[in-house]
Amino acid sequence: MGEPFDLIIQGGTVVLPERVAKLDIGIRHGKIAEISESLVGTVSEVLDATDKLVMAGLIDMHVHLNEPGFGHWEGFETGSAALAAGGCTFYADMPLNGNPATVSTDALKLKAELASGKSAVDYTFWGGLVPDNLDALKPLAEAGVFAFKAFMSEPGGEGEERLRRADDWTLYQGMKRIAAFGGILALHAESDSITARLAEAAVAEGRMTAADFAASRPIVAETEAVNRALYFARETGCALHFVHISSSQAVDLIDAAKAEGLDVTLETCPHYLVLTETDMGRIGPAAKCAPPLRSGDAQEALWEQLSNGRIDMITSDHSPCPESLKNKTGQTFMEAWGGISGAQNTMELMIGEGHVRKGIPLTELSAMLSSSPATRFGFGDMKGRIALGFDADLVIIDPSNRYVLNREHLYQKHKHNPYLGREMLCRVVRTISRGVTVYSMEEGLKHSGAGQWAPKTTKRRDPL
Ligand SMILES: NC(=O)NC(NC(N)=O)C(=O)[O-]
Ligand SMILES: [Zn+2]
Ligand SMILES: [Zn+2]
Repeated sequence: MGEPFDLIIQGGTVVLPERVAKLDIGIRHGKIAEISESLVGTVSEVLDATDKLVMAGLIDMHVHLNEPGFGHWEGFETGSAALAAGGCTFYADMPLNGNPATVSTDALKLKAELASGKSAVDYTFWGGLVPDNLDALKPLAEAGVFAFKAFMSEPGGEGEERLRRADDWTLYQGMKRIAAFGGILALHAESDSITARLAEAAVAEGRMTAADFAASRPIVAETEAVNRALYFARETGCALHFVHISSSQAVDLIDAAKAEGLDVTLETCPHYLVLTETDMGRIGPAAKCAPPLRSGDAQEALWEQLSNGRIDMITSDHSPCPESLKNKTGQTFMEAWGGISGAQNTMELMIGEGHVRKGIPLTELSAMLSSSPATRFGFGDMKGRIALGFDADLVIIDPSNRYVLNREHLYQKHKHNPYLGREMLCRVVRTISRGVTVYSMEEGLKHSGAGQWAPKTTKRRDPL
């Protein structure tokens, strides 16, 4: 008889990287110790997962938890609680909208101190590329930032030390520097020139509705910015990652660049796949984000790209704010804060709409939700898949539990969200972080604060 297990998850439908099968998973010291059709052995706890899906926990590489400075918008404790309740076991915090933004090692240190002991699950930090911090990039990478992010359009936000837009010079020089130490630069790719001029004209003419907002950030603003960034990547050899891609046209450009041999990846978000421009008008500012939600046809084209394997990963882009910034009396759609507070909904939306409704294989969805982001960003030896020796970071989903989302379900600080009132087609019933249950549907959040800043385990050039 071998060493006892701490936990056996029994009889679940387990989503492995290559196949889905009814299996038992044995967990020991926070790691996946055995996977087999029928596990026997001494064990402290057995969890019955019959008729449930057992998947690698969501790896959400795009969330804004806003500390330091804007903890009243969202913080590590509440933000990570929402993530955990949605099946996420590892996340990457963006360099904005905290104040200071994560653009220096001092700011990183401050952020890390604030996160320590507060997060329900493991995490890591993005650094920012801004006009005046070229010399800080390498020190940031050495201090543990796993990759960098720059905005090609105005990020908005408040505070003197908020993140600033990167002009072309900064992008070009930043990519040279980042390429030199083998880093990755992520881009919010929308043309500032196009979006700023269109927004200015709309405001001047009093065109302030959701449809006007969408028209002020057209797909061409995205494709132009993607093209320009790819051009600099060719010149500099810098690896790129495009965040929240909203259009099939942008996916095509990035796909062509991959075929050409550029080291580039992209993500999209559930909101571009399950909500449209029309929903944005119906729901109001809770559904406002940049790039904006698109037409039904554009959305279908994005699903098509996803089915064809052209979407590398899915992220929430949880970009929270107090409700007052969404629905202040007299405030127009155009003036409301842009950002969707979807931290908790990624897994249920993608499994529900992608698998239950559209029949996309669970192995493919799991790659986009977990293994690809882990691999791309250097965590792929430890996280993101159900395999021997990996962290026991797991989510258990009940595919027959449909429910209507309401405010009481949400763990985030401010309970607004474009999915309230929507029927979810499956439900996260348990989230396990390094072998310990951090959330269960019956008991809610447990063991808050045990999440750790996880180090990279591989170099970034691992192929997806
Ligand atoms: N300042 C932000 O948080 N912006 C975010 N907001 C969105 N996507 O609407 C983002 O990621 O660009
Ligand atoms: Zn963005
Ligand atoms: Zn974002």
